[in-house]
Amino acid sequence: MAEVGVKMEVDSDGVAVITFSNPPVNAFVISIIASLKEKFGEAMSRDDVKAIVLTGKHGKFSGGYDLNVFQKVHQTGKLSLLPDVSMDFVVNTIEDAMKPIVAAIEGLALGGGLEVAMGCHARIATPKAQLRLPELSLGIIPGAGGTQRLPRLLGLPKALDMLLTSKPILSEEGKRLGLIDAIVPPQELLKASRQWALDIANERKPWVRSLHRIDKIGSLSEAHEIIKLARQQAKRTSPNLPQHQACLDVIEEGIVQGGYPGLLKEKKVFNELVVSDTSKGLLHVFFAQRATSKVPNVTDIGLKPRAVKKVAVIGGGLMGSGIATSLIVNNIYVVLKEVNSEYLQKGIKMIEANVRGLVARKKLAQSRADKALSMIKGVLDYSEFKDVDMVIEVSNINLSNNPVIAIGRLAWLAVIENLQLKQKIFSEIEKACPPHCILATNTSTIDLNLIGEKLGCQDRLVGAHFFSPAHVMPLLEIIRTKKTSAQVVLDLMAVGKIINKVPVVVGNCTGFAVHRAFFPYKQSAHILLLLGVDLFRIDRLITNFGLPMGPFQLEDLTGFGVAVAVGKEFANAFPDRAFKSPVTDFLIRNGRNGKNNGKGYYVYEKGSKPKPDPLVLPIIEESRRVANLMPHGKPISVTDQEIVEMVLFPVVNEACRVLEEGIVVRAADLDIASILGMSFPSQRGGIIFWADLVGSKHIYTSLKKWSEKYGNNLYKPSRFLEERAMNGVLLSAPVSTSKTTSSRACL
Ligand SMILES: C[C@H](O)CC(=O)SCCNC(=O)CCNC(=O)[C@H](O)C(C)(C)COP(=O)(O)OP(=O)(O)OC[C@H]1O[C@@H](n2cnc3c(N)ncnc32)[C@H](O)[C@@H]1OP(=O)(O)O
Repeated sequence: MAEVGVKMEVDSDGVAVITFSNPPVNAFVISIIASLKEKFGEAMSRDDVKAIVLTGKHGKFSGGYDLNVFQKVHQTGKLSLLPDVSMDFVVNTIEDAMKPIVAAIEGLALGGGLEVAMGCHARIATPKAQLRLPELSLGIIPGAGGTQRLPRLLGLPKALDMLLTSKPILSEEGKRLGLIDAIVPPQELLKASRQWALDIANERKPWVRSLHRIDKIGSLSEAHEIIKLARQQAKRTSPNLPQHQACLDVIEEGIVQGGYPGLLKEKKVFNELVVSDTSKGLLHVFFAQRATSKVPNVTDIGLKPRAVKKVAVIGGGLMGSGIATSLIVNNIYVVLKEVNSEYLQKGIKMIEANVRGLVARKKLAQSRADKALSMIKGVLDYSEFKDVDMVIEVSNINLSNNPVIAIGRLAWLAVIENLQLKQKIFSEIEKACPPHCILATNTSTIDLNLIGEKLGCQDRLVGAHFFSPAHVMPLLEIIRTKKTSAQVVLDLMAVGKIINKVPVVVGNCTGFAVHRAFFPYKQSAHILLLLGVDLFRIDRLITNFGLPMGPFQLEDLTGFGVAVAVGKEFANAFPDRAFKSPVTDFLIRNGRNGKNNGKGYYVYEKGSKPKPDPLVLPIIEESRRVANLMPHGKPISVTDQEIVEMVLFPVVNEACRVLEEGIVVRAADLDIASILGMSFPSQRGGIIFWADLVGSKHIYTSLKKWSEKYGNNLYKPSRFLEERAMNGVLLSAPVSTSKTTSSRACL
């Protein structure tokens, strides 16, 4: 068979096996569906065919609709590019066929793939085949009958769980629940499926049309109650995602009115959601995340990643222990080095606690936890470094006694790092480690070129910027200097993937990609506050926008001491535009340090949610008097939308500089880094994708207006933004290399 296409083979037993192929995942496109219909038509009309088996090639059933076509729909708005599968194919051609059809599922059946299989009269699968309806994670709902058939096959509670969480189940669970009829080894799949199809034809097995089933739905009142509870939960867990409530509406329609009306409503809602901004954002994230693993001159020059089996981590504080945890739970031996046995014991204890936490949250089996803990060795000198493949230096805490602050999912590691100390450590480890060893630093601020100044082998030096807590947060910024070798970058990317991180390769500058782009986030919120806007309103609006918390609650979580230290770093690196707010100093002077001491902008009491603290308001008033930003001493009047824009457009502006300076390989990398590092809402597609949806012209004119009105350089549009806005070019369009510059901060 041609790589892409459909073939049919009829054997003497009277079974036609129809196989479709569209690598890499046998995705459905118009031409495949048309060929499938043609083959089904032929099978129905042939007297020698009694039954049919439908299967996919290359060890996979199907990954669903072709997502590249969705992208074209987003670009053109043309829904006609998508195949019409639901009624015409799944109902008319398959489910209502005059001969039985059995789906033979190997490997995976996802989205439209599983929906087509559910239209068949039985499903036989190989062990551990992945079954999933991931549509909601793409901002849409299933569009080929999944909202109707899954509840009829599994019952409402499990079907809702699968649909609303987009989580897969394996064929074993599918068999237990009734989605799969039998599980057989791959080599027996076709034989068993043929036999099953013949058995249906000969009435030895039931001929089941899923859409007609009602036995698992329960009474109408029970169904209403289950859907009502699911609605409430979805409101809590996915407040900004329209597809969840829409999916429940469609399921309810099918239960109240019947399967066919349910399918009609499903199609209507699917067509509406496919062109929504949420779907555009989430689909962009799907492709952008995969694109991060393609780095020009690293992944396309024929290099192979070398095995990294043993890693030394220098520093067992919060960050070092998190990194060590990530490595050992993924089968990489770790040597943890500390300066004395007290710190070492603390580090090991933290690792044990991390591992226990993973077990408690069911992220790790107990047996794997025991194995992981046997893969760590604590040391006080470099003697064990002689055979390590990589060193990760995380020496901020215990060696230099500087603070490291973890702020949960929105991580900002702020340390006043010690350059001389790091230079000394790297000189020592260069001698102690084998010549192939990768020398990585987890610095969050110091220029890598300075750290490596005294190294003989600067090509082996690389930044491995984890986000705290490192065993939980998915982003790994890999920082390369002009001297870092492609092999070292590739090796670290491979390690990142092994430990379940998303590695994003970036250039060397203060804050690297994520913290650099987001440094104006807090500062612009402070300007608004000093202009007279209520801080709790700002936080509420940013949360409504989709970030897990607003800038002031984030500052509470980071701690004010850290906020001051970070502010200084950026003020030094970008003195032309960094804004120094007096608010944090005033708060510190008033005995407030954020969540650390229970008193920030909010009050923190054990067991209850943070509450806005009215006692902070006089301190804010005092800061406003000192800053004197309010025009004529009166608070400005701004709309909700303008508040969100005044906080986020300066971030877009800085992100433009990150793009212009070539700190990221492509704009989409910054989108992924913003989502995974700063929890920018994924449904908005990341900072640059969102900015392009908003429009660079609007962002540029708004920033220009504010910079003139309020005289603040943080709002002054960057040259890159201005050029793109003036020329109508998307911010995400590639940067021509000739234009890439190096700023003072980036080397
Ligand atoms: C009407 C219907 O309800 C609508 C639908 O069917 S919507 C589509 C639903 N299907 C999906 O969402 C499946 C999405 N895909 C996945 O989850 C994963 O890619 C997978 C589990 C299939 C494979 O994962 P993994 O082995 O880690 O490989 P991964 O890198 O993700 O994918 C391999 C390649 O297949 C491509 N691919 C995966 N699914 C695809 C799809 N549905 N369409 C087009 N390409 C797809 C990826 O883009 C990637 O391409 P690349 O090598 O050029 O980057």
